[in-house]
Amino acid sequence: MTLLTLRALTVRRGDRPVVNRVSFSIGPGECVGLIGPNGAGKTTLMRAALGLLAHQGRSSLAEMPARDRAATAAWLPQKREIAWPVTVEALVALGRLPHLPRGTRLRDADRTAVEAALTRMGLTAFRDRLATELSGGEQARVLIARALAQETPLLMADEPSAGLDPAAQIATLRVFRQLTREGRAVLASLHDLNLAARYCTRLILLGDGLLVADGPPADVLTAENIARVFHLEARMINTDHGPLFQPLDVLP
Ligand SMILES: Nc1ncnc2c1ncn2[C@@H]1O[C@H](COP(=O)(O)OP(=O)(O)OP(=O)(O)O)[C@@H](O)[C@H]1O
Repeated sequence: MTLLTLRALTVRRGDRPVVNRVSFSIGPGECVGLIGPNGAGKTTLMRAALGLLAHQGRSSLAEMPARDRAATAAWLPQKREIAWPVTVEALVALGRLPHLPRGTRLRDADRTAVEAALTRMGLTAFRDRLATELSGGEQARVLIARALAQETPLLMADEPSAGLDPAAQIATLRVFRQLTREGRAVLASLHDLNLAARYCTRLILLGDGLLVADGPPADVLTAENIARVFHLEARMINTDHGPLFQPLDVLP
C-alpha cells in the first residue's frame, strides 16, 4: 500500500525544469525528510504532488478528487499566516472540515481529534487565546495542530520546524515519529539536517530539481552527497542519542 506515488514528476518554470523527473513512493510508517539547499525544488515538488501546481508526470494525490485528497493528505504550507482573530481551538477545528458533511457541526469524534491535536502540540493552555495574538512560533504550532486534527494517513509539511525554538522543534519531530508508529506517514521538508538525521526514517535529497539520493539517513547524508549538493564539509557523529549531523565549513 502506498500513500503517495510520484512518477517522473516534472515542473517547468520557463524552459527550466525546477523539479526534474522525480519518482518515489511513500507508504504507511515512513517519516520522510525532503532535504536540499535553497531553490532545490522541495516546495515546488510538494505543491505539484498535491495538485496545486501544473506539472508533467504523475502524482497519485494530484489525480484524486479534491475531497478524497483532503481525506488522504494534510498540508502545512511554508507561509504561515493566520488572517482571522479566531480562538486556537476554533482554528484547529478547521482541520475537521474535510470530514464533516456540509453544514454539520462538530461531532464527538471531531472534538476528540481536536483535543488530541491540541495535546500533541502542547497547546491545551492556549485553546481560548486568539490565534492572531500568539507569537510566531506559537502560531506555527497551532497550524501544525490543525493539520494533525485532519487525521489523514499522510501529513505533508513544508519546513514545519521553521520559527520553532529548539524544544518545540524536537517535540514536533517526535510527534511526527509518533504518527508514523501509529501507521501514518509524514513527508516534511527540513533544512535542519541534524533533526532530519535523528527523526526521519528516510531522507530524499534534491539538488537542482533532481532526486540525488533516497534512503536511510546514514546512506543519504554521506560526506560526498553533502559536499556535492550542499557545498558543505560535514560530519555524522554517532551518540547515545542517535546520529548527530554537524556542518563544519563551506567548501570553496
Ligand atoms: N513562481 C515562480 N516563478 C519562477 N520560478 C520559480 C517560482 N517559484 C519557484 N521558482 C524557482 O523554482 C526553484 C525551486 O524553488 P522551490 O521554492 O521549490 O525551492 P525550495 O527547495 O523549496 O527552496 P527553499 O529551501 O529556499 O524554500 C527555484 O530556483 C525558484 O527560484
